[in-house]
Amino acid sequence: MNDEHVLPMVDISLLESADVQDRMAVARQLDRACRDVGFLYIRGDQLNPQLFAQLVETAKTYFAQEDAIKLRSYIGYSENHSGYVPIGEEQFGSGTFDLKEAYDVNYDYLAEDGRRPLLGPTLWPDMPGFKSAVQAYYQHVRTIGRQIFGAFALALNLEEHFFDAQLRHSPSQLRLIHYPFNAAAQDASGIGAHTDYECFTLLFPTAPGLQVLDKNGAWLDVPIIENTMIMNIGDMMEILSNGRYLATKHRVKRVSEERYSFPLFFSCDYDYVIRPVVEGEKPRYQALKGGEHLYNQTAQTFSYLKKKVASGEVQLTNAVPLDSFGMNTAGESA
Ligand SMILES: O=C(O)CCC(=O)C(=O)O
Ligand SMILES: [Fe+2]
Repeated sequence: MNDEHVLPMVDISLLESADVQDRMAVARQLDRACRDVGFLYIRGDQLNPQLFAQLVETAKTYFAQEDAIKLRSYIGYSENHSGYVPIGEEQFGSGTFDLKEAYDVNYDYLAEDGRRPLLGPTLWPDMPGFKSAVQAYYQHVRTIGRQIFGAFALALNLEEHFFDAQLRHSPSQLRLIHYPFNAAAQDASGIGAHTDYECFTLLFPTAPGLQVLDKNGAWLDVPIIENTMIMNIGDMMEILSNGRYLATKHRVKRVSEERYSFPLFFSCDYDYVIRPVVEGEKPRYQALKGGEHLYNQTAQTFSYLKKKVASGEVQLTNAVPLDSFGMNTAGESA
């Protein structure tokens, strides 16, 4: 742990080294950070700041458009849960909603065979430059995500390419999120406390606002550090690692300035069954099908999907409550 920052900082540059000892050294640091906190900063020579800047400009231009234009690409019209998410669409628990709007992009799967509820052609908005900027960022960060999967394999004493066969068309989602600033808003949360559902998340925010629940149940502000990403463990890596790494709860409180953030949630292939993969340990988690878990959790929060479930158009199998993973710590409502 690096004492200069509130979260550990791991430099992943050497994941591109040809020497496995170098890659192993990064894997050890990653392992340590994920066991201690489950949230960390990532930096590395691989990160291309130009693609990050281009994504911010694209998001600003997109969200500045009128609602009627944005709603033409409403997520409820898509085949694979992609598109524009207006304020109020996502609802947690007792009817509360987050003060944010988003554009969700999924793996743009064009083949006819093998489509799943979260795997199909992405719904793109009719805005010049949007698709190319977003795809360039997606491919870039996806490449970094694959390197990190390799490091997790090493950290868990698996063959380095263990996850490769499960990452062919994974429905890893990129969200472009806009948190508008409203000085008059009382205490509207930007995004309520939750764990992410996938293996891990790489987040790029433009302003502070993110808070992480620490082991004592206190909310920790996560400052922005230039040219770094924030990484966290999700439900599926908690299972794969048999609880060695825990999905850490986080939230965004009412923002004090306009904010954009871009999480890319790394999942494995839709049909891959997620179960503890660590050798020689008694499994502490039940297996679940990755894509099914993602869809089930999504269908419990998006109002267009909730309506489909209520009308019987969509049936969920093996759904678990939203708060099934991560630490159960007192003081969460603080
Ligand atoms: O905007 C952020 O900083 C966090 C977003 C987040 O946690 C999420 O979308 O799951
Ligand atoms: Fe999250």
